[in-house]
Amino acid sequence: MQIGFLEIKWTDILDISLVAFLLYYIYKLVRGSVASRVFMGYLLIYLFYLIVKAIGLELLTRILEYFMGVGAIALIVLFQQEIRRFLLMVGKSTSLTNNQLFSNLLGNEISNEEKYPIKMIIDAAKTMSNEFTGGIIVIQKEDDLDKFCESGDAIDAILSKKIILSLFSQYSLLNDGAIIISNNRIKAAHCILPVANNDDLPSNYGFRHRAALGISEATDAASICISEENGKISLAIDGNIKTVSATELERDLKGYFLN
Ligand SMILES: Nc1ncnc2c1ncn2[C@@H]1O[C@H](COP(=O)(O)OP(=O)(O)OP(=O)(O)O)[C@@H](O)[C@H]1O
Repeated sequence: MQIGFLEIKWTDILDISLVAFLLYYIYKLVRGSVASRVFMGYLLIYLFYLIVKAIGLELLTRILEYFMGVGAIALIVLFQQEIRRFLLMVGKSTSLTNNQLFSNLLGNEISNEEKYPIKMIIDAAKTMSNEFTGGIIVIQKEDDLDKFCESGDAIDAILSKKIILSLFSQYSLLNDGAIIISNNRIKAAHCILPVANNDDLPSNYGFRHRAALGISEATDAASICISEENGKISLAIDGNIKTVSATELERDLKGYFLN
């Protein structure tokens, strides 16, 4: 295709579309975090570098080239969580074990409804919310959460609403921290989660909410946070946390685990 003096091949269109797609996903991953400002800063320096290079300021071009070379390594360190989430997202969409056909072939016949007893968890969260009982319920998806289970006390009990409520009751010795649910079992309680250091969170989000967000940033687990202060339920998935009603909680959890 010829537009004026420009000759455009189909590979150019593919190239531009893929870069736009990639930039969109990078934006989605870093949106709202401190990393987004770092990303914008780096992008601006890169644009400045292109201008300086086009004008022909050699010394400044060299300095900026050197700065960006070192900056690229610094970016990998700064963006390690975002890079991890991006790779996870790519891995998730191509994961053979997520495919029903392969799951059956591998003899893994447990259905998602059995693996993720969402209704029971929502019932427990609703009761906790009504009684202003604070807590974090982490639901494991694909990622290994052993490291976080080990920070607490091993339970390994069949999941039930009563056990969740007992663990978070004010008389329980394990009511501090999070419980971790995996494969229809409560794996551990009293667990310490990584705390998110996102600047843009609402002021009423304290450490409990930051811990719920932190685990969703570090892994693909979903975490439900029930506020002791106001009884509100928040849900953190893929590094985003929001306050939800019971209906929204059910819709989002089903969408994330059952579809
Ligand atoms: N890193 C962590 N991992 C797991 N749980 C944590 C962590 N940090 C704090 N918590 C839990 O959060 C509780 C403190 O909650 P805090 O009041 O600071 O948070 P909040 O988000 O304001 O919650 P709430 O709305 O319930 O008051 C602690 O008692 C503990 O149970």
